[in-house]
Amino acid sequence: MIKIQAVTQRFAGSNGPVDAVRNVDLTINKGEIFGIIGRSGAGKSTLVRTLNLLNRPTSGKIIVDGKDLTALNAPELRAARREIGMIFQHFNLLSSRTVYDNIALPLELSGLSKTEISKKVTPLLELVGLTALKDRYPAHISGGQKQRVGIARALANAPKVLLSDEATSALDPETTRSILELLRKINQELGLTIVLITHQMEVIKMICDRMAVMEAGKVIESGQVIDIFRSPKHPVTRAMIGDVIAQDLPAGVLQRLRTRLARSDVTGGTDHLFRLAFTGDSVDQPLLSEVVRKFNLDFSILHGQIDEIQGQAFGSLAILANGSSDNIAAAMTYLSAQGVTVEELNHVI
Ligand SMILES: Nc1ncnc2c1ncn2[C@@H]1O[C@H](COP(=O)(O)OP(=O)(O)OP(=O)(O)O)[C@@H](O)[C@H]1O
Repeated sequence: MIKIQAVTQRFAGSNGPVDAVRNVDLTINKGEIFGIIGRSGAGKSTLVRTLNLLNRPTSGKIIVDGKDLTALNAPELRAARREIGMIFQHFNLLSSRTVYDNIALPLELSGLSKTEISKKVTPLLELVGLTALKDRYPAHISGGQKQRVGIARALANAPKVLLSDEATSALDPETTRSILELLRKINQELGLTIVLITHQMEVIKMICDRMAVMEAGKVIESGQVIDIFRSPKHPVTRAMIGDVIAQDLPAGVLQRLRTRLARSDVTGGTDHLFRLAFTGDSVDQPLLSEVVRKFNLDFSILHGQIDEIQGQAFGSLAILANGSSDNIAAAMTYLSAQGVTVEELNHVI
């Protein structure tokens, strides 16, 4: 559906040229939700804006539905852009227009009559759950409702692709969840391909099928979300997955842990913080009690969850293991051999 081929985006920065995106190759399949994650400044926004040529790449090709956008003339590009909707972190609604009129705007710009516009806007209002609020102005609706307007407006021209630039970053966790559920529903009901960028692993985990991780303008890792969560390869990816756990630990626990780990450095490191990821059969096995007995260890479970990622059971535990270094190492080797992904996490605390 979308092929990003050797795309580089160079900007003229104040201290010389900046390559915000460096030689990126990615393929995004029809009908999937593809997440691009990276820390601030990694180049995510720049890359996603090349997909509709809001940024024209310095070199490389953007192929959407078989058409190379970089080779189109202005009218062809306008037509191609109608197939690509976009939503933004700060919604970008017009404050002087009602909910209805904001959604109608792209259709007015396409020259449709009032009746034709109404035929399209009415079901969109229904789809995003805003029928009752259609005459309100943006100042009188919540952030989540504003994003629903943004989504309906992006869908007005019945695009094939939806680009989402940090669409949930300004929203609280519960509203984020409801917007992500709406995106999943749209993806399934309309068969829309969605490319979303985010700095939150939680967002990727909740709705993406495949993902790419960016750092310093490059894609450093990409693949199925479940595979990357099971065994992240790049240190940046590992740290970002570790961050999800660190952020979920209550502040008091985190503080005590930091003090304790700092002290154990001095006392020879008998405490080790690990992230254990269980998938498939390992989710159902009593592996933890087995290693505690076998290797004479103490485990404190600090955080844990069993989720489903792409329909597969996935368990993740943060544990503090206490015991002799040799026994801890042997226990972790044993767990790895049973299909558990083991990662030491002391560095993210
Ligand atoms: N128009 C521009 N001119 C010059 N430099 C730019 C421009 N746009 C982005 N950059 C630089 O390119 C790099 C990547 O920025 P980008 O906004 O794509 O990152 P990001 O991963 O989306 O980060 P964030 O989540 O903070 O927006 C940064 O160093 C940024 O300063």
